Amino acid sequence: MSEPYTLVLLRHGNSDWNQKNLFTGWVDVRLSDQGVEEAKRAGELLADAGIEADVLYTSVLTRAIQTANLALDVADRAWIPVKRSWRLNERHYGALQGKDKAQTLAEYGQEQFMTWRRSFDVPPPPIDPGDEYSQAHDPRYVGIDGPVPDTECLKDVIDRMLPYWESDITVDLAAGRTVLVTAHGNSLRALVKHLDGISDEEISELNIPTGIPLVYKLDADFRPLGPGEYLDPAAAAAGAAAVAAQGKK
Ligand SMILES: O=C(O)[C@@H](CO)OP(=O)(O)O
Repeated sequence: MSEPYTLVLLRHGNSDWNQKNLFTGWVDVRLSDQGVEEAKRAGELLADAGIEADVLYTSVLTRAIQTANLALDVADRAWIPVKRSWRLNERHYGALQGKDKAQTLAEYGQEQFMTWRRSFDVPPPPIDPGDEYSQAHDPRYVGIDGPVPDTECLKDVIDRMLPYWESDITVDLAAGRTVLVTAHGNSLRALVKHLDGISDEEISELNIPTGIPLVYKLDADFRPLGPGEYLDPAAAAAGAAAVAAQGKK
């Protein structure tokens, strides 16, 4: 099959720490009950749209893996090949991992809070390797090609995610496979920034809702033929607004 190629991006469903309003990053939390339902609904949306994923890419974080498994099971595609990479992980949130978003906002103020959350190139302070929420000693990262991050800004995420997009994901697309990428709010913001050519400033305004497939049609150069389309646009708009408002409640 030739182009247009089909790429589906899916942010994991609501997690236990999304529900508790905690900065998560690389901490390996699971889906909440709500997130499980969102993941199943994502599978229904894919099936209803007649989108049949041929290959799955996920991060190495459980909430993305659970989401993909639940969605593909509902869509009767649980059997497709899977490739996982730390390069699709959420942005490492440094010393903010495990911190309450509302408390952080109250303590540091709106400007600093939003700089840490949404600036393009200012990372939060690094996490101490001995911190209970550090990944310095997590066995899943032994042998990765590079140091385990102790913090990341969005620019850092792009720098580690894009080489994988180019070396692996686009190869499956070029072979005519419909690719499902199940990942995270900020790793998907990084990919959408690249696909849509969003500026470093404007990307701060973009939020990705949990659990709603976002479908792109791409040309032979892997450029979008039009805007990405959420399979449930009304729920996507509400979900993105809820992400934007995090910390304010
Ligand atoms: O905590 C996180 O890891 C992310 C995603 O849940 O949060 P934010 O939207 O604040 O970048």
